Amino acid sequence: MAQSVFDFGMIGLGVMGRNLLLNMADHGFSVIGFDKDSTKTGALESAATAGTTVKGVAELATMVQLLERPRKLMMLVPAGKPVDDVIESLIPLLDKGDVVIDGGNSHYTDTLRRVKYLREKGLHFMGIGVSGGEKGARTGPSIMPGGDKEAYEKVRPMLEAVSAKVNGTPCVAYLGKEGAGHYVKMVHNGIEYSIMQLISETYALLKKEGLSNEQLHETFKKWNDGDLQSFLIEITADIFLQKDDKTSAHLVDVISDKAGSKGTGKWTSQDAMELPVAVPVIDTAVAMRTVSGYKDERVEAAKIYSSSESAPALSVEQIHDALSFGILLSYAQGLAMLTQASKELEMEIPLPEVVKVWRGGCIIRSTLLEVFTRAYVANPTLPNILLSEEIAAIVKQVVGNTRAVVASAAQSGVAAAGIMSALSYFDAYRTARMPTNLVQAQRDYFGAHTYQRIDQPGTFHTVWGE
Ligand SMILES: NC(=O)C1=CN([C@@H]2O[C@H](COP(=O)(O)OP(=O)(O)OC[C@H]3O[C@@H](n4cnc5c(N)ncnc54)[C@H](OP(=O)(O)O)[C@@H]3O)[C@@H](O)[C@H]2O)C=CC1
Ligand SMILES: O=C(CO)[C@H](O)[C@H](O)COP(=O)(O)O
Repeated sequence: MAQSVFDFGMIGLGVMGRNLLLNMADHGFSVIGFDKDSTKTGALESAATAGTTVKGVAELATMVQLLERPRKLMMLVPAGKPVDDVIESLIPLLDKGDVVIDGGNSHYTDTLRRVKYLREKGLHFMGIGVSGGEKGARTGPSIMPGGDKEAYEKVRPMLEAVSAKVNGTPCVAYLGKEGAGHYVKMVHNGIEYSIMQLISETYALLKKEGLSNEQLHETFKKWNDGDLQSFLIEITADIFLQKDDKTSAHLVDVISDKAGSKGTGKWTSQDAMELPVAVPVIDTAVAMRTVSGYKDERVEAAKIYSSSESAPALSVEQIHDALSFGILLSYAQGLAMLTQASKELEMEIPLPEVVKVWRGGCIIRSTLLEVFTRAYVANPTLPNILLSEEIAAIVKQVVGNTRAVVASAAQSGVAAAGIMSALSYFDAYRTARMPTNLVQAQRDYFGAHTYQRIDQPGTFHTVWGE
């Protein structure tokens, strides 16, 4: 249907842009999309739900002309140079007061730069994290907006309409200043990497106990009906049943073990080091994807170090508990990072809102988010969710079996670096006096770096060994 003005414009009609735009149309907004690939603009209208107002155009200027003022438009193009290219092509076409949104996985420092650049030109720029993949974008993603509050109010009705809902509450909320939206999305992805790594370790441990793909499906399905209920556990259960249409084998068994990545997990680790804040389970997940790429070396090393170490058998329940523990620690580290970053980078990220927004639509949605929501409602400045009584009660229930799993994995030579890292972090975090007094002594010994004492204030240096 032809119409003179459209409510919202989308640049980039790939997996996310196309689906989010069609979702907007399904909610009664008139939408228009542009992509540099004309086959995608052509396909947009035919993919729309009957009766909705959707238009695809082959020229960016045409799209901009057809938008209601102040214009509201989003780009969902690959992060990096494509975002800058789109911004440069938009600037001469826009008017002061228009709202430009980057909904992709951009690095938050790029977003900070762009906010400043476009503010100088009288344009509102927002970095918004969107999670949920293809299906989530089409039916209800989790949306993490940050930056210009005035601009947020202009697009808020639209974002609330298209987002996932949990008990009627939209999974979108203003999450802080400047680059906060992309920061929260980056940490979301760090947690996503971490949970995926832990699930893959669990898969290795269950396989070692002899579970078939059908039994793995049943196990994850059962877990998803219990306290581990979450999107990633749910899709993992499905994956074990999927057959390969080329060989009729289980598809998971014919997929290469080299895992790819687009960088957001690495950014989380890098930024955590900068702050600094400790997120070792996320670091481990990033490192394990890198190790997965050493295929040829691993094949060689497997020949050199092949062994048949044995360890006591593990029960499915023990492995379940180790996964629960690891997942809790992944959220604990990611949320502690957001808490710290919010202060250090002055982003004013509301943690209670973050966990509410993550309850639905996103890749890391899980029933645990309800528990975290209660923890932050009780104490919005909680530095680490491990200090919440309700969470401590869960941790105490599963840590014993986690120790058994770590011991068995170490004895039998199954790589379970994520679970091991979670346990070591936990043991350090719950240690009132760590052995790092020795590190201080060593630093002072070789570098005169000084140290503090436990019995009196001040800074000290010793001429060691004399
Ligand atoms: N896929 C996912 O599950 C998720 C992705 N994201 C993020 O969303 C963003 C988009 O991802 P996704 O939709 O998967 O990517 P796709 O590659 O599927 O789509 C991107 C689209 O943008 C087009 N494009 C690139 N440059 C321009 C330009 N200058 N002008 C107009 N169109 C352009 C591309 O065209 P062409 O192909 O011709 O280059 C392509 O059609 C990324 O930042 C991604 O990290 C976020 C959450 C989930
Ligand atoms: O943002 C996402 C989900 O939340 C994307 O799917 C993301 O690109 C996945 O990251 P990677 O490709 O590095 O595994």
